Amino acid sequence: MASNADSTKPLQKPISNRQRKQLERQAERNRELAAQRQATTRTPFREAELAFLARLPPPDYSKALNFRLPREELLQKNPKVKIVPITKKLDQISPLFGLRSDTATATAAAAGTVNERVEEVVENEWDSSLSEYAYMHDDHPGLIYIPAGFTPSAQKELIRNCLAKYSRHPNKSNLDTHYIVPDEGVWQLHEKVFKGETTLEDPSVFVQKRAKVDDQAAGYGSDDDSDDEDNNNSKDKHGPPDAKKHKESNGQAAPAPKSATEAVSKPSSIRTLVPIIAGSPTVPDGVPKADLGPSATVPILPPSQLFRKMRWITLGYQYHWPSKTYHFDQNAPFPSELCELSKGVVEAIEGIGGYSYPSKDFVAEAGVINYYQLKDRLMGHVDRSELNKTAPLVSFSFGHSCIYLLGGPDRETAPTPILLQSGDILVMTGPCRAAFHGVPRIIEDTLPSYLQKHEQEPGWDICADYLAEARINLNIRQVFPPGQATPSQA
Ligand SMILES: O=C(O)CCC(=O)C(=O)O
Ligand SMILES: [Fe+2]
Repeated sequence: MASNADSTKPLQKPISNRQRKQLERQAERNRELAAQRQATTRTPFREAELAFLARLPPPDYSKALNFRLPREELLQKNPKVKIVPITKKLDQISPLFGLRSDTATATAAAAGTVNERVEEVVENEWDSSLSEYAYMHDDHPGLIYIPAGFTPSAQKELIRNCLAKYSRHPNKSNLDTHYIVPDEGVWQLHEKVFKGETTLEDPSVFVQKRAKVDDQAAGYGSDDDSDDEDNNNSKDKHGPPDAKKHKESNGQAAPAPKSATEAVSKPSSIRTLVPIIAGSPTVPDGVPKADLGPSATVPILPPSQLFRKMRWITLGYQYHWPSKTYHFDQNAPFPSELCELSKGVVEAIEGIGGYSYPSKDFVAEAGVINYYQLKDRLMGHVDRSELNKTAPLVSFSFGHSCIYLLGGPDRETAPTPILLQSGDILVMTGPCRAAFHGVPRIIEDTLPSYLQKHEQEPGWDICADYLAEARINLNIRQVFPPGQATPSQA
């Protein structure tokens, strides 16, 4: 021990300029070697992540597979893509996918927004015929993709639910670790302020933290709170915080690195919980981890900003992120509409792609809703906690588009970047269920205009404001082999 301490002491003898220069050159060479070593050990999956994470220069999104391209162009650019009609049309299975026997006009009417502008917008941005086909890829057996599976009005209904309904107790969210989230829900507090039913002068709209600043056990927070308030501000933890301070605190997650190099030298601190379930090298599989304690340094925020800190909620069997297992004794009622929709997707693709799962056996038992701000990302992982490894995982995307990297059984397989857009349905089944995947990039300026603010639909404004900087992903899994779970439908 002593010798270690001694070695950190400054050199007693002053060094000459020549020696200093030599040492500097040596240090520079060491840095170069370390960088080279790092570059050569990067896996193809990591390379692809870095390419899409980089801000400067911006990534080339045209390299991503876009299933919504006109069929000829799609097949010409991607000869490995296969297209087959789905087994049963979505609107014949459930009206919750939206009515598409209709034209764009009927869709707009269903949304209560019939007027020329909206008709035009819907017609340009949403093509109902796309969802009559399942798209596959030779390199990814078990991937089944249905573009534009939800009509604009059906998307809005689900988005509203993700924001207002599913984000509340008994479903758990990342916020529960650090905040005493009221059963009423953070979104509802935000709505009250938004509608002018109360103001930020009202202390009860500020959700309190679990840990006190002087709590010695605390201070082990989620590291996406790098814009946390300082301790001075936390002193006032029982009253509403200084409004000016909170205007300045933008409530955003830490920015993504500006370049691939920065991404390497400063690994993302965002959404660290997700790589943990994925069995990333930092948390080896099978090593149980303690629960994260509440952090005393998280900020107290107005509800609109606190809701932007929402990263995930879990549905059905609640997930224990540190140990990567489900709490079989914590089974929140699964929203019946999501049971219907996920089973409906399995029915729509039954018999397709060689890894078909009988829809009668499919039961939605667990789900995750991922709430992404524009600069968030989800690093590569495999979802392998479910006991039933053959049931498909059904995933719905809303809001901004993203780059979804779909790899193979390990990080050595170069992934295919897919442009995942609002209303698209992605199913992972067969070998694809065990494939590495991740979301390195949410793409700015890709919110469809039917999800933006429209004068004709003021009730949508609060959701449009949130979506202006967000993407929402809802994914649903069957945890048990058929017949083994306790039913939990709401
Ligand atoms: O956001 C997505 O599309 C993917 C989410 C995901 O992979 C997960 O929650 O495990
Ligand atoms: Fe996943």
